[in-house]
Amino acid sequence: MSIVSFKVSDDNPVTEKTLAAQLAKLNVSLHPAEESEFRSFLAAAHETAKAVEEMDDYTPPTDLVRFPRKNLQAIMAKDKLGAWVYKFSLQDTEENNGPLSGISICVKDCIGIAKIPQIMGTDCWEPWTPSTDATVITRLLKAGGKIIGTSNCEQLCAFTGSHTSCLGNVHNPYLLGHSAGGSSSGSAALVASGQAEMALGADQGGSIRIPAAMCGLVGLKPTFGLVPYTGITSNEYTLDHVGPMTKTVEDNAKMLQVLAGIDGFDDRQCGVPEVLEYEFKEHRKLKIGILKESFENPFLEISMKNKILAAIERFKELGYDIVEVSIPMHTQAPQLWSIIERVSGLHSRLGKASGRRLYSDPVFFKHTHPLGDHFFSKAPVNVRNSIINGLYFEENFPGIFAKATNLVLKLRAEYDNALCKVDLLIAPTTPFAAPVHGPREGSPREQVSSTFGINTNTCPFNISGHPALNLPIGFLPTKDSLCKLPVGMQIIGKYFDESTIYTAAYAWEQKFDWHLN
Ligand SMILES: NC(=O)c1ccccc1
Repeated sequence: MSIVSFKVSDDNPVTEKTLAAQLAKLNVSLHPAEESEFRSFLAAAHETAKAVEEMDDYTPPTDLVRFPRKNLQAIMAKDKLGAWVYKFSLQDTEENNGPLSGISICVKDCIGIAKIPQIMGTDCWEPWTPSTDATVITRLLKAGGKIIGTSNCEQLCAFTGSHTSCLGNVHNPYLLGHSAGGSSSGSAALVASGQAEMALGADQGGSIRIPAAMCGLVGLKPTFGLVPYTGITSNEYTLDHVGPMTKTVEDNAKMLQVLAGIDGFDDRQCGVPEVLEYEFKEHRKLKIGILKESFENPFLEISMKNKILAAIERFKELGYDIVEVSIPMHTQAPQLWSIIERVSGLHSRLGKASGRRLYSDPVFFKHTHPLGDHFFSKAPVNVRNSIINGLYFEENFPGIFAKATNLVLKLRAEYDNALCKVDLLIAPTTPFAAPVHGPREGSPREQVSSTFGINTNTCPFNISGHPALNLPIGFLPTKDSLCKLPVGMQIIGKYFDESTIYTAAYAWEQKFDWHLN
């Protein structure tokens, strides 16, 4: 047994009552004759925990000399889109002619930047301030990028609309009062409105691709693990992805080139190739598969369907082959995603996610847990519902998480098989263009109904892990037809084959100006 020492300090708080309290949680008991020694084991365990708490933490290296925070002025900014959190200017102090030299970048407000308070769209707890930079921040700075601020995001990164941040609604730059898409809502609005040249987003169910689609951006959810999640607040370990949001395909590839690769701190990166080069200008003739089931999605509006099918047709003008590919299991993927997002996501929300070899900040856990009614009463409808569902799944369906995870492996194999026959798959990103913001007041259903069905074609690739990119393809008129809003298509590739996605996206983008479509 792993008792390190039975020596306990004078202030050791473990009593018979402490032991009894642990047993009561499971509604179990010990034989009375065993209690005294179990109490002494628990007292020793307390000393072990205290010893670990007193050790210095081991964190990703954050270079505060080369990228100093001493004189960093971070100012809370309020613009008419509601897209900023803090504005500041952080860049390399050494001469830097890197690939992103001088490029302005905003960062979703769940991505750690040392000394910059992280709000993550929530007032469920006070803002928390990381002491380290996420790996992606260090990489952008080393590449010469100029980080100009953090961008507002949906509360706890958990919504596909853009009306749940405690800082206010994020408006679509093409039409105020309409959603920018979520949860990387501010990142999309800032790039689309020209206030930043590039953005980082994060995506657990569509949160890069959906706002990219609704704001007319190129947004990539990279292959699972390709870009380290180190230093970014996790929603759920196997759904977490971070990636670039840009105006053009070329910029997207440029940014990914800087972000990708193993950092040694994230167990999600197993299998990431050592050499990563994002090619996209070659003129290969590709074979494109229209993912049949994604176009039979009951939420998909007919105008969106026709718009995307017409955009795919245009690949023929590039000499590409187009075929239809059926993957029946695609329709079950959102159900599998829901189990994983709610069961494993619950443990993450409760601060109990464990069993992974990766960095997370104990200061954050101390700051935000345990979750109580002060949290629950302020959390938005979707977050409260997800917690209730997760508890219910776990209690009433033992093994459901294991089964969903097994089926995710099958799902991945089905997409992999299809991607042996075609180079790329194409699906709608969203089923309709940006809706009007939902209300913050009103019944729970009223608050969330504008987003029903939005992520049904994006979340499958969070569980499967395949890279998926939104490419803007044109506009659709709003319901009153007085305005038009951007729409996009989703291009899905083989694991770690972002290059082929970029090749097709770049060829399409260069041949057809989506702004005119
Ligand atoms: N963060 C996400 O991508 C997300 C999307 C939809 C629902 C919940 C989370």
